[in-house]
Amino acid sequence: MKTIFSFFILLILSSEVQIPTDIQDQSSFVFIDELSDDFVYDMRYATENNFINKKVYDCNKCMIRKEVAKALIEANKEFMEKGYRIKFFDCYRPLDVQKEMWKIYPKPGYVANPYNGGSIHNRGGAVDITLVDEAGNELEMGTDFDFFGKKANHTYKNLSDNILQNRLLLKTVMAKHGFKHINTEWWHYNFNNARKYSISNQKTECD
Ligand SMILES: C[C@@H](N)C(=O)N[C@H](C)C(=O)O
Ligand SMILES: [Zn+2]
Repeated sequence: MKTIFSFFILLILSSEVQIPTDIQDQSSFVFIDELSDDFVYDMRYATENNFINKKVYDCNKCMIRKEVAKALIEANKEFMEKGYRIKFFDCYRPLDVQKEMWKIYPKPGYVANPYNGGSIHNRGGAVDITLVDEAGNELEMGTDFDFFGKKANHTYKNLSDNILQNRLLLKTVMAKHGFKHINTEWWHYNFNNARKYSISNQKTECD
């Protein structure tokens, strides 16, 4: 009798401490600067220097899923061994911001459709990045961030050897650490299997 009673008590206690999966999922976001000091930032959507010409983020920090942050830290270590660092243009992006972008530029490949699966940014699993050298200067990549045209495509080869090498370096090291490129944008990287994360619309608030 005593054993059955203990069993039920244990059952009640264990069900009480179970955290719902949607809350677990939302709590797996981190600010990457709390895990590493080694990144550089130009969070364009926290400024007016972006293709919507509007500041749409309150916070200029990179918020991302913890698993993705860890992979980025490892990738950055490898870049640092070569004398470079990752510079962030964008990380997690709320769904409402994706809708605003889509209103202005509804071209999948350059802006993901928020009404059809959304962007991996909305799930906290994608980053827009470039590389900087030890003096903080951006490596030449052939176009500015968010240049929506063929020249930003990985398959566009009418560029100097230096630019092609820089894009290849970014792509190769990112791939080694679990990130997939998309052809249309040299700066955009999706973490493997990041569709498993749910879409989020929370605002990123700095302290
Ligand atoms: C808007 C641009 N920076 C970008 O991230 N585009 C991809 C395709 C996206 O919206 O997921
Ligand atoms: Zn992107």
